[in-house]
Amino acid sequence: MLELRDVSRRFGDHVAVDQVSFSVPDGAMTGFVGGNGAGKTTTMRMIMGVLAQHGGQIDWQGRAITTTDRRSFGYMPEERGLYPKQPILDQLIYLARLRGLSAQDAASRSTQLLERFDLGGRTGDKLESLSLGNQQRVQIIAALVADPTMLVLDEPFSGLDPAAVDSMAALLREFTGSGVPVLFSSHQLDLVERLCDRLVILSHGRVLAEGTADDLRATETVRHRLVLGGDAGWLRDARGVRVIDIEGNTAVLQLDSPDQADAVLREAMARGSVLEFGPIRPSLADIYRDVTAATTQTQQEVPA
Ligand SMILES: Nc1ncnc2c1ncn2[C@@H]1O[C@H](COP(=O)(O)OP(=O)(O)OP(=O)(O)O)[C@@H](O)[C@H]1O
Repeated sequence: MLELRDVSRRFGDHVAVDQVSFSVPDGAMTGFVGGNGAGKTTTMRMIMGVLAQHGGQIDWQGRAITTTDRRSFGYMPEERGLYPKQPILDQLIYLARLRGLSAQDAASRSTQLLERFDLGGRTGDKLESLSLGNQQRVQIIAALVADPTMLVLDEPFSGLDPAAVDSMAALLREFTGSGVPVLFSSHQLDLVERLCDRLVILSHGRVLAEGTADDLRATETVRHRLVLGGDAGWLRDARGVRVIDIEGNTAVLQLDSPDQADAVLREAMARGSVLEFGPIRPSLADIYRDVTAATTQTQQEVPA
């Protein structure tokens, strides 16, 4: 397990990462989400030791992380690492050898991964001659090629088509299946929701929430959708009900208490037909919006 405790980083007067604490457990895919400039790349660079920390502690398997530990990690940096003008197979073999694989293992592992991602016919091609999506596949393969003990991937799925996302996700699952912790950043919340076991939400350099999507869902206020046979406008005056949205016969409601659901349903049925009534399962995008909106509001409320 990788664990960050109160990790901070400044650039001049600007605090880019502010006492960030979270963990990436063994065998789990952890999604790292946050808006532009939230501090994801800076945090990943500190995990990899590319940037120095200005505070806090990073532990790997229960003790302070070392350079040797970091060398065993697979890292896909934001700036990508491969040379545009070099043949792709040569680069992968070189990286795998650098990370301790024998010449034979480096060649067979690299070839195998390229074949798996439909690049078996392009092994001698320069990276720059590939489409952007295919270049992205090679960049991810470079992070995976040498049996990493942990994966740190900065936006690995951006620019991949849906089929490539699925095959890359399946490959990452093989790593988590054998106990490797995976941390990846993404702006694609639907993808994070589909692929991740856990997530960490970062905003303005701070962790706003951490846990499984269900953990985070449990902290959300439950909303209900009510679809009536007739107009839903009367709900605006109903007691114990906050109307989030009404359109014609459909309303999204926040109830003051769970008991209120029975009362609302009874009144709706007394007024006419009820086509649908039930709690709404918030998507990760809903949770993200609510968590970040709550913080923005708090920050605005704090006097300067
Ligand atoms: N080398 C640097 N010098 C000065 N400021 C920096 C540097 N690197 C990052 N920052 C600042 O630190 C903050 C966090 O940036 P970072 O790149 O970590 O965010 P991010 O969450 O990865 O954003 P994005 O999703 O846009 O890639 C930003 O305000 C950024 O401008």
